[in-house]
Amino acid sequence: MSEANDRAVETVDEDPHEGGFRAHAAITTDRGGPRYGEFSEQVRLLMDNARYACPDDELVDELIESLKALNDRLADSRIDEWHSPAGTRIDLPSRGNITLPPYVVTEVNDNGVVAELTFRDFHLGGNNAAHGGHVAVAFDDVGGFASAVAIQHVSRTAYLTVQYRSITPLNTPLRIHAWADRIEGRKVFIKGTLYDGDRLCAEMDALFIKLNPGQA
Ligand SMILES: CCCCCCCCCCCCCC(=O)SCCNC(=O)CCNC(=O)[C@H](O)C(C)(C)COP(=O)(O)OP(=O)(O)OC[C@H]1O[C@@H](n2cnc3c(N)ncnc32)[C@H](O)[C@@H]1OP(=O)(O)O
Repeated sequence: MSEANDRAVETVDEDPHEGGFRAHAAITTDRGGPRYGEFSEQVRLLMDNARYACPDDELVDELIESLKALNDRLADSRIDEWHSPAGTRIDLPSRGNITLPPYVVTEVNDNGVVAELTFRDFHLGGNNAAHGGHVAVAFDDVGGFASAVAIQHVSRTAYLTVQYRSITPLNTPLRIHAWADRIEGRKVFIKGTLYDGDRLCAEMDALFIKLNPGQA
């Protein structure tokens, strides 16, 4: 870790943490500036290319130096999770969070949350198909979103099971849907589906628990 990375542990705390995902964390469309989406896309492209690259020794040396310089520049602008654009930019795919498979929400209503989601090269599991763990990540986030919509509050995943019904392709727009099947007290039972056209790729069955005030 560089000096800049060490400095990044400092946090901004004018917004005291009351537990959970900090329900009042500011969502934004301008943090990181108008080109933040392009920046995220370049990061994803970097991961895509890294996943498939077979660089020779000379190129590896060159890339390490370039990436070190880039990381030093980036680390200088690190901030705490509540104020970083990644995860709060609601105008960008997956709220600007580059660790999630990019998805764009197309419907939010009483039937839950529907989004168009595309697994990228860097989500490769094998033989041009998405890694099952990434499918679960997608369900967890869209499922958490559907839970938030259903109870208008933050919740955490207690369990999440995925039935992998058929291969999930990369670089193909898929339809992901998550909805609250039933709510019992703090328990929000979420179901979900992932389709490639008419073909069912995977199904989710999950339980989210509404967090109590102050609960982490
Ligand atoms: C426009 C912008 C929109 C933004 C949208 C943002 C979306 C973001 C989306 C991000 C999404 C990302 C989301 C993530 O990735 S969240 C990260 C992954 N999840 C975790 O780390 C959670 C870890 N676990 C815990 O913190 C606790 O165990 C929780 C909070 C889950 C419950 O501990 P708590 O002490 O609070 O509750 P309780 O133990 O009294 O249980 C309460 C009830 O629940 C029942 N129970 C509990 N566990 C299980 C189980 N495993 N199976 C079956 N039942 C279970 C239990 O029997 C009881 O039932 P009953 O006796 O009352 O009947």
